[in-house]
This record gives sequence, structure tokens and C-alpha cells, in this order.
Amino acid sequence: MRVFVYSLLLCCISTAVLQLCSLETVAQHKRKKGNIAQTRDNNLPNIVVLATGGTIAGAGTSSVSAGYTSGKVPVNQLLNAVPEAKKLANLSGEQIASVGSQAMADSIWLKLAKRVNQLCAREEVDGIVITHGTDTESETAYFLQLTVKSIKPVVVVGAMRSATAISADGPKNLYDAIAVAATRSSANRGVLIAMNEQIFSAREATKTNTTSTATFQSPNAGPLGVVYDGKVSWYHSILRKHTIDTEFDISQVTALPKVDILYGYANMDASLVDCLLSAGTKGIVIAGVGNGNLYPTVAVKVREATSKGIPVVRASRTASGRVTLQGETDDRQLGTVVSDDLDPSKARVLLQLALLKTNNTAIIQDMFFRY
Ligand SMILES: NC(=O)C[C@H](N)C(=O)O
Repeated sequence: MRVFVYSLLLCCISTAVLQLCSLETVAQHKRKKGNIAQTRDNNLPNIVVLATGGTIAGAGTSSVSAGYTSGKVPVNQLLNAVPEAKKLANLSGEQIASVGSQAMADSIWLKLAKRVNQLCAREEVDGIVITHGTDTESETAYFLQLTVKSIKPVVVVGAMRSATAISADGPKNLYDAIAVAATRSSANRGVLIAMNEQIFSAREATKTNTTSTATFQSPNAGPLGVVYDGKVSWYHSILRKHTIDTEFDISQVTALPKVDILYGYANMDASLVDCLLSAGTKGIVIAGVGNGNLYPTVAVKVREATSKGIPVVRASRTASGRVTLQGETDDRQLGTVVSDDLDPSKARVLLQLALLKTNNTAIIQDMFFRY
């Protein structure tokens, strides 16, 4: 009997020790991956930083040359570079991807949007910051603007100089983005882009310069506000529907429809439309000339595509302005949709989401005027 009690006791103790060890391992593991905040201040908001790569996490061999590789610095190191931000919020980080944003893919968009929605559904999470390469930052931000189901602040941020460059802009931009996400008045403004002390709507912002730190601009609407000394001031609000007011639910979506962009130019080759159709495209955005105008033989091919049920959206290759219905181009005759003032890359994002629901061009046109 005594032997039995001793062995039972021994068994219990070893199970408890094993459990303690495995708990510690999970905690250590999470800390290593960067998804646990070290200390919490109950008076501060809880902000989760989701990292995807980009120049903000880029590392090069020299601080003064242009060469570097995107997405090398892990999220914990990015956060360690801005210790001051711990006074603004309790921070935790997660690595979603580690790519230059030229490699951004639909699969990462879906993973990111689903994770943002999961986190925002948690009561203890007050806001999200997403670190991202600048090349496709505005497309990702607009995808989230249409698919995030929360009014909590979601702020996308990048940098133009790598983390190892002289006068790197990443730490300051990240600090500013955390300040925006930690500010109550940032809620219900749609997804935001914080760069170079300015705050833009995901819908309006676009990268305008290949190397300047002031690359993000909003040519049609200006910035929504500014962030300076960790404080936010607002000038405008976005009036287009976003986040909780969109009809797009990606929770069960595993792939997005193939939508491609054609760039318009003088003497354009109309067979490009056929190339896309035989490659299996489900929708086409044309970055047309001027007010989204099309080369005549391209217009003929576009008519053929729309009559086969492939929606074609007319956007513009110009950097600003709207594409208007029934201008020089006869949308009624061609069966085309206009992008309004969405640039071609964002028109593509909206068309991908629209095609999850319909290929009816009247309904799609309505979406382009609402979002
Ligand atoms: N500044 C940058 O982040 C550019 C980089 N190619 C990226 O988009 O990841």
C-alpha cells in the first residue's frame, strides 16, 4: 500500500514538473516569436504590431549605400528600436510575413486581414499597427480598409530607408504609427497610413516618389491629419464607406479572383487583352490615358471581353483626378465601369473583392462610387 502511495505521489510530482516545464517553454517560445508584451501598464492602450517585412525591416551592408534586403529585421528588433513607444502603449509583436512588398501576394493579404479581424475582436486589443514595404503599402491598406470588420484603429507604416541606413526613417514612422493607433480619436476613420508625420486614408494615399521619405501623398484629398510629438491632429474625415460598413467578408475566403492591370499608351497593342483572357483573368483594370481613355483597337477588344462577362474597369495612368462615366469614352456601348478616383492598383483590389460577389457591371459600378 505504502509503495502504491509513494509511486502515486512521485507520478503527480513529475507530471506537475513536466507541466511547469512545458508552460515555460510555450512562454519562452512566444516571447522569442515576439507575441507577448513584457510588462503591462493598465493605464495604456494595448497595441499589436503585425510585421510583414519591407524596407522598414531592411538591412544592408553599408549605412550609406542604396543596397539592402527587405524584411530582414524581426518585429521585436523593430520595437526595440523605439523604446519611447512603450510610454504610449503596451506593445506586442507578431511576424505575419518577411517580404519586400514587391512580393506582396493575395495569400498574405488574406492571412493579414483575418489576423487583424481576430485581434480586433478581442476586448483587450485597442489598435493594430502593420509594418509594410512602401511599394504596395497603399494596396494592402485599401484591401484592409474593405475587409477589416472593426472600428479600432488600424495603421499601416513603412520606411524609405532601411533599418541600417544613416538617418533611417523607420523608427520615427513606427513611433508615429503607434501614437496614431493609441489615440482614441483614430477609431472609425478607416485604415490609416502614417508616414513622414502625416496621416492618410488608405483609400486616398499613394506612393509618389521612388526614394523620398515624403513619398506618400494623397493627390485628390490631402492628408487626413498629422502626427507630431506623439500627438495627433485631424483635418478631414473619409466619407466613403469602409471597414464595418462594407459588404466584403473574407473570413471563409481562401483565394481571390485573378484581376490584372493593363497600362495604356499611344499605339497600344490590343492583343494584350486577348493574352489576359487566355491567361484566365476574371477582370481587367485598364490604366487608360487621360480620363481613362482607350486606344481604338483596345476598345474593340474590351467590348468583346465585357460581352463575355469579364468586367473591365477604366482607371487612369495620370497621378490624380477622377475617371468619369460617358466622357470621351462610351461606357454604355463598351460595357465598362469607371474607377472614379481610385488609382489602377486600388481599382484592382476593389474589383477582386467585387468579383467574390458578382460580375454584374451595374452592381460593380455602384461599389466603385460607394467605396
Ligand atoms: N521602401 C520600401 O519599403 C520599398 C521596398 N521595396 C518594399 O516595398 O518592401
